Amino acid sequence: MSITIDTKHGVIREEEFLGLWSQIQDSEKALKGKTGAGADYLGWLDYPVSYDKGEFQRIEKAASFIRSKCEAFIIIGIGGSYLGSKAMIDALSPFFANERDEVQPKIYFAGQNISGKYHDDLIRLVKDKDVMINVISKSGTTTEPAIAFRLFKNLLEEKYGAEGARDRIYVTTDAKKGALKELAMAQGYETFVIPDDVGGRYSVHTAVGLLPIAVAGFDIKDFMKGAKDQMEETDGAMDMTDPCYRYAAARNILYRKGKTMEIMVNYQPEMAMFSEWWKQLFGESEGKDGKGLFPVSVNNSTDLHSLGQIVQEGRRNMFETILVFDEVDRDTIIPTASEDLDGLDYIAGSGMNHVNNKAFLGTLMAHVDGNVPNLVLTIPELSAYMLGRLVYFFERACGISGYLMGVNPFDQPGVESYKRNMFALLGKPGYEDLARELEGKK
Ligand SMILES: O=P(O)(O)OC[C@H]1O[C@](O)(CO)[C@@H](O)[C@@H]1O
Repeated sequence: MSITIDTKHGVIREEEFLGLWSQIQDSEKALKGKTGAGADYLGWLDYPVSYDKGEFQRIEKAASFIRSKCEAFIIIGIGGSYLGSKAMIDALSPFFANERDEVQPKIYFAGQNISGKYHDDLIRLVKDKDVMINVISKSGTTTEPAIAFRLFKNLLEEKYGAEGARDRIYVTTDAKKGALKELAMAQGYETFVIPDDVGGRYSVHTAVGLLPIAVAGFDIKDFMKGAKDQMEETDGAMDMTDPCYRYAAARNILYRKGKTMEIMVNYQPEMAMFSEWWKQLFGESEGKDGKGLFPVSVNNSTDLHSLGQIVQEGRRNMFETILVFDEVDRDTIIPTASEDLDGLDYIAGSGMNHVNNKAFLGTLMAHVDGNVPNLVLTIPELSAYMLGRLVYFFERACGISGYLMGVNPFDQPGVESYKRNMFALLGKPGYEDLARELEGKK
């Protein structure tokens, strides 16, 4: 049950992979020995075994309590504090989950944008339901989730009073410091920890991902087991045949040859948010010091009808990484038609998954012919276990790849620039000088 990689359409010679072997080993040494850049943020590396088992049990207990009581569960967070759980829940849930009677509780996300309309609509939708919230923020001060938390805390306090609200608010934040931690301690909210040495985008296996995934009804033990197995597999890797090493190497080889964009491709719509999580992981980790592959994504075959043209014939600065699942849950058979007006009878009786697979193969061959190298990652099945593996696979590959690229894959200093400007424009105390400077630029 391992993830495999096929690089034969990557237009990379085996010597090129072998040429990177010693750099891969150096990167691994730096990760494991904590001697590389950003070494204070390597808590995710052995988290699948070192995690707090007591807290894990508390998460399971809280999740089953929430599942037994709550109708609308609101997950408040942004970036690494929401993308991973949203990605896992979307990937594992049936489509249209919130419209299905058997899905309980309904899951909603808030604070991942600053849209007044979004939040007004969400509050109207859930206000008469039994609501609980999980606010997730490592810093505790990120503007978007902080605004959303105010809104939902007020809603809960109005509905249930301060006492009742207390039992409906779960906080995932730093163990000791931050505004959210202080508030949680003052109010007596149940809290879960984002470890100091785990950055947001590497935190899906911590309480950040675990509580929401468990509330959605998925097996977080399997999810952790997948991560552990992937970690052990990569730990035991001896050469460039290891899929994680090979992926990290391939993207660096292609980058060094002038490919500046990596497109994550899926043919399963439930994986769309997984690509969003992957984009943050690689974008924040590698996009610095004037370097980095720009991570983008397409959801096929949908996007073949919008972006297919530019991938096929646009500027040749991109390569694709395709996620393929060996086993896909359920299928729909294409019916025969009394008159074959649409000319589809030649595939009548086939499953749609069969057509999807041919779309994947046909596209791969067309894009490779169009000089877009393709890497194919095959995942045996779409399950909590395999997603646990896949998340760890990309995290580990990202750490290695960042070191190969010569950047610190564990910081994100560039994200602060927009925040400073926004605060100055909003008139936040302490930003007066910057506000004056920005006035001149308007
Ligand atoms: O969990 P926090 O501290 O609210 O941060 C949310 C996100 O914001 C960032 O810090 C960027 O602003 C991301 O790195 C992080 O995932």
